[in-house]
Amino acid sequence: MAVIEAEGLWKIFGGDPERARTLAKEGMSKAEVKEETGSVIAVDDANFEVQEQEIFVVMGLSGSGKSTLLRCVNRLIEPTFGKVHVHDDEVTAFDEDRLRKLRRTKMSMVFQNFGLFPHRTVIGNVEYGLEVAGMDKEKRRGKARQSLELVGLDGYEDSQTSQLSGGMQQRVGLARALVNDPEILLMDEAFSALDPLIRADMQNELLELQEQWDPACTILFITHDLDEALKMGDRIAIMKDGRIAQIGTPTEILTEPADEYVRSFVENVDRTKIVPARTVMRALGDDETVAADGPSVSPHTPIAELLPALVDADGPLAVRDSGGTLQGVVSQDAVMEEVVQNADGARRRDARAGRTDEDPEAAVA
Ligand SMILES: Nc1ncnc2c1ncn2[C@@H]1O[C@H](COP(=O)(O)OP(=O)(O)OP(=O)(O)O)[C@@H](O)[C@H]1O
Repeated sequence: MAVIEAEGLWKIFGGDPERARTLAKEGMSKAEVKEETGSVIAVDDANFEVQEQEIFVVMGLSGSGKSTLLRCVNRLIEPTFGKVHVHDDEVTAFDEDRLRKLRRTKMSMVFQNFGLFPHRTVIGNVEYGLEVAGMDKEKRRGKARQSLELVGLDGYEDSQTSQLSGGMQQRVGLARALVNDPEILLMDEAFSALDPLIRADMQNELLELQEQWDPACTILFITHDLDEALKMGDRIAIMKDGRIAQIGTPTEILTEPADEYVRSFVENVDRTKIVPARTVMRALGDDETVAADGPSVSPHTPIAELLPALVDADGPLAVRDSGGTLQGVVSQDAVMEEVVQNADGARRRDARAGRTDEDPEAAVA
């Protein structure tokens, strides 16, 4: 069942929204509509569903409408047209009270620039929402400590947030978002400001957290970075000029781009470095076994990194989550198929660019 559903969602800033929508529906571009009406179409008829416990990524270039779309879901920005449902509730019909309750209890948000109070300690930041909601001190401190532990910040309760590194500040932001056990996490470029190594750590930790949470959060994750989208997303929506160009799994986006725009985005991706083990994983067969102490990989390990482990594993390779539970196995065949498909893709790209293996000119060029 869908946790979030957006139906015919539009956000049009300024000018004459009714007319802007009509013109956009008639096929006018965003720039032409702005010229004609003075309206900026930030979100253009978005329709999507986010399933329970899914990480749904919205990816697009700067200005494509990602942040506006995310903020229309919790109505930090008021949609101009359309509906948002969370389960059976129509959020777009909520009054202020219900909206506040939704944001406090069900839906948390993590921002790119952390949004922390500099004069509060780490724990003071994390417990803030609970304090405002009137929870007594002992209880909220307990919950804040648990949340800090979850993001690996136990021991930092009394530090000043301004003294922490960017990565640690973002952990505080995440702990604050998780403190009230939200069902839904909205993450707006949450890792984009971090150094690449810290960023990769945070991505891995979020994926692990998502595995271990019980019940896991449903996550709407915004990024402008394709690699991050492919790594994090169960499904990805690609946005261009306010419109969703395609929604699909990472594999679908890579192998069946819906149009030239998506194709141009994914063209140069080395999919073996991005597509994770879980996409080629299968269930263990009735007549197969894997040793409990044998080699194993995480469901998030990119396919290219499976090859050495597969050589060691004398048969199918175990895929275990961070708690050690067997999720499935990958076999050499499945991995080789991916590698071959990737090589085929590269060959097609080269052919389009006028280079082929058979072309002697190209060989010496
Ligand atoms: N308050 C506003 N008034 C007018 N136009 C706006 C406003 N907020 C956003 N826009 C416009 O709406 C479009 C979408 O902006 P949005 O910030 O959602 O894009 P984005 O994909 O999140 O980009 P970025 O990653 O740069 O934030 C852009 O054309 C932007 O200029």
